[in-house]
Amino acid sequence: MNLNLLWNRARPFIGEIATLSGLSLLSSLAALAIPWLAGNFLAGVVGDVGDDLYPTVALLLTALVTLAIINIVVAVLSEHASGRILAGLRREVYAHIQAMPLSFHDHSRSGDLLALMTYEVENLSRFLTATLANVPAMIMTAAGASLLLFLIDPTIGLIVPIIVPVFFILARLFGRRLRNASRRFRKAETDLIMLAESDLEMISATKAFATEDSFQQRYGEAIEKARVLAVAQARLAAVLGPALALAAAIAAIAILVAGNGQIDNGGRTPGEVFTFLLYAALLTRPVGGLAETYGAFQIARGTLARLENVLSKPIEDGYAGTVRLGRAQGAIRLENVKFAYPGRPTIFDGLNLSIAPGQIVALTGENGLGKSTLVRLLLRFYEIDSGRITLDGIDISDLQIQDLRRQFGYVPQQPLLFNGTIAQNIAFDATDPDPVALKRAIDLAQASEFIDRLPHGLSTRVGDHGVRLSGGQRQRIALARALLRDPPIYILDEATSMYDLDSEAAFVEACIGALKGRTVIIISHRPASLALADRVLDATDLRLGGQAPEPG
Ligand SMILES: Nc1ncnc2c1ncn2[C@@H]1O[C@H](COP(=O)(O)OP(=O)(O)OP(=O)(O)O)[C@@H](O)[C@H]1O
Repeated sequence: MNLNLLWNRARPFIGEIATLSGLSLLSSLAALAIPWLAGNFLAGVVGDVGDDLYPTVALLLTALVTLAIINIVVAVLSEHASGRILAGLRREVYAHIQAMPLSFHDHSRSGDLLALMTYEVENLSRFLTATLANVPAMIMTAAGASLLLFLIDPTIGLIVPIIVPVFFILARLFGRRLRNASRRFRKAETDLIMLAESDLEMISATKAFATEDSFQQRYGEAIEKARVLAVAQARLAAVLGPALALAAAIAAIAILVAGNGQIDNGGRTPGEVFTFLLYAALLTRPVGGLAETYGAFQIARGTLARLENVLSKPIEDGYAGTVRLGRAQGAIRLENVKFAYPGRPTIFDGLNLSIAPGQIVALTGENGLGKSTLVRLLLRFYEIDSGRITLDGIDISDLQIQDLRRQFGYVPQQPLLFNGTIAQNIAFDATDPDPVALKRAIDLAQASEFIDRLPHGLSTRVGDHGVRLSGGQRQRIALARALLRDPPIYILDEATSMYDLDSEAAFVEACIGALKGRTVIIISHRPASLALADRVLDATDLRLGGQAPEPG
């Protein structure tokens, strides 16, 4: 049940929550004292009782000031508590999403995850703040006002049995509809985020193909859909609270009419009836407020369910791998490996391959044969269906997964750059890399010439996905990133496919020394890169099963 999810995250803050509840209790006591004091005051004013008015006024003012102070403290404290619960939740969701396997990310919508991590979690925060601050006070005020009304006059206490069933009927009636409306609205909002994200990425294609109008129309339709659904949700949420407050107010009026009859026949003083009125009014507010909170809870439940759905999905089990590895020698073996992407045809059906430490192996072959898939399996991005992959004789499924991945300098087909400087993109997570190592990596990747020509050199910002660089320059940055780490194994997946021929030749020349003693897998079709290899494998052979040809 998703309330557990919230409770587990709230538990570390139990002290703050208890303080809040205590203060809420005080605030509701102050609120409950006010009608009684005001009734006495009025009785004094209209001359029901001949007492001195000053003590009552002093008490009334004290209660009002206390109430104001407590409400301010509660509002600030609840913001602190819910903010910290939320920050924890955000960190947890972020870490969990990062630790999920790539197969999860292949099938999830990034817009969905983004929406969950941003505006949905924020809505949840607002709900938490309102709930922590107000619900205990609302319940206590409603219960206290009902009890006091009942004590003053049991007939007036009848307001409670009238309101409670109305509350439940309305809540049931609205709850499910509100939840459905909120689900539809949220999906429309997520679609809007995803569409904006993908349209922004496609902007140059949009301009090149002059499709701005149709993209704007499509986005406009999505906006309209979200707007209509937002109104539908808001309408339901807007009706619930006031409808209940109205029901409670009508009940209060009925009681006042009855009270008025009692004044007429001398059973009640106007001061007492005034107190009734204030208690009845006091009762309508928390009842309406509770109904609104119930509505907000229905919306928050949807977010909680989606959070739970993500947080309950298993992370890659390799993070818990117990076998640790320092620096590997770089011996790789695949034994009878079978693999297919879920729901797709088999790619490897009994693949055997061994690569000795320090060997440079090139993989060639047609598109779609599984060359990139093979290296993704070495990095354990996907789990093999059967067989075994070992590194230095250790089954990679036993290795702590980050220890495994740190052995590789992986340059993927599409260089992945982020919107930062060239230096940050090369260093990646290594803060302040050794300048000598950095220069060496840049020189090897044949990147120094173009970097030197940039206006800010290494501090030049590259734009989203490195959009301000050429394709070949992006590849050089990605290659320098891998070379900086100087790992025992390199995987270069079409890493120089966009290099001009001279630069590629220079890279190959430079690599002969630099890659000595490193195990290297090069996926390439280009003769210059293939010339580096001790051994060239055709991917067609790997798919057949059996032993891939050993070096001659
Ligand atoms: N994440 C994925 N989910 C499902 N199928 C995939 C996934 N990635 C690749 N494939 C499929 O697996 C097959 C092998 O893809 P892979 O990228 O390994 O080929 P490749 O030999 O590297 O091709 P290329 O030379 O074009 O880079 C292709 O048919 C592709 O459609």
